Amino acid sequence: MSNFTTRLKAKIEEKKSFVCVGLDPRLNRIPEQIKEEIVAEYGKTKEAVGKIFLEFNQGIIDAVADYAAAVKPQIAFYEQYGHQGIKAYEETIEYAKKKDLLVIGDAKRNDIGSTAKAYADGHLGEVDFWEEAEVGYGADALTVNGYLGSDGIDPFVEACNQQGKGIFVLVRTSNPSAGELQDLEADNKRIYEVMAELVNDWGEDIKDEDGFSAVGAVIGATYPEEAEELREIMGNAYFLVPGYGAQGAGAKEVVPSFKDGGYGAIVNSARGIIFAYQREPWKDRFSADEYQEAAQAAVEYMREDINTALNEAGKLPW
Ligand SMILES: O=C(O)c1cc(=O)[nH]c(=O)n1[C@@H]1O[C@H](COP(=O)(O)O)[C@@H](O)[C@H]1O
Repeated sequence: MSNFTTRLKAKIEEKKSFVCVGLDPRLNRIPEQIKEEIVAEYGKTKEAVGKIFLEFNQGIIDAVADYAAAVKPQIAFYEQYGHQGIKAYEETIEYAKKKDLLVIGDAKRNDIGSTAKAYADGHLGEVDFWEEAEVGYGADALTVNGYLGSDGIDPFVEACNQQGKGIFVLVRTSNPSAGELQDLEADNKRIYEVMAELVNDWGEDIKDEDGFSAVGAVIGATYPEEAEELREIMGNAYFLVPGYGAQGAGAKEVVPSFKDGGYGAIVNSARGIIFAYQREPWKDRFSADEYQEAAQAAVEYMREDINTALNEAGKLPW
């Protein structure tokens, strides 16, 4: 199987899009017409929630597939509903792959090495199945927490190597409190800079033909100055950049995460796209029945917004 970054770049080129759509369903924001039909059949049960999530996600995937390179389901929204939610997570990944999208599983996993291996096998690789091995969730890439150090990361890097997968290590997160720990200094370096250097080390032996490593970094769009500095430190890492849209960042803020020749970053937005029908400026144009059209308008806008900003910065690769 080809490298994850080779596939990601090809997908970005094919769709002319650096957009990743976050599939983070919330029951109280899903259009009533989807819920009513399913509740009529399954009642107000967790089974119904799983089916509602899947149907909503399929609608979103159909609407955005031509305009996005990847989707990123965040597992927290699913696992809170137990196995019925997890089933929806699994089936969402399957459907997105069928629709030719790359899937970044957002689970921010890690643990001691031996346990991390179970996470890596389950999310990216193959799980022990008597004499056989069976593919787990089957995501193309996974978000991981690097806080446990190298032995916790090794199993994920192994999965990248053997299965052509990718990981995105949390380096500079998008949230308001990110700096509480990440800005602390050790040996005259900030913690996020130390993490960036570890990302380089972990990805050293797993690069594609353009030098991009399968070990990428999560860099919040809400911290463009840090992104610029981190782009310098991690010349070979792909950045997963959340924070566009609902968290307040715009296209200008994501530009520093890209390399000069373009590429090197993929930008995520969840609420701004999947719930566009409830948000400015789309909510006056689209009803709840038209949530797919609203998502499509929002993703098309985001794609153009980022491409325009990259073009102005001389970083659009086509
Ligand atoms: O790893 C992530 O994806 C992530 C890291 C980070 O620093 N900030 C961040 O917002 N995320 C995720 O990105 C998504 C952002 O969603 P919206 O704010 O709705 O666009 C959520 O799934 C978050 O869990």
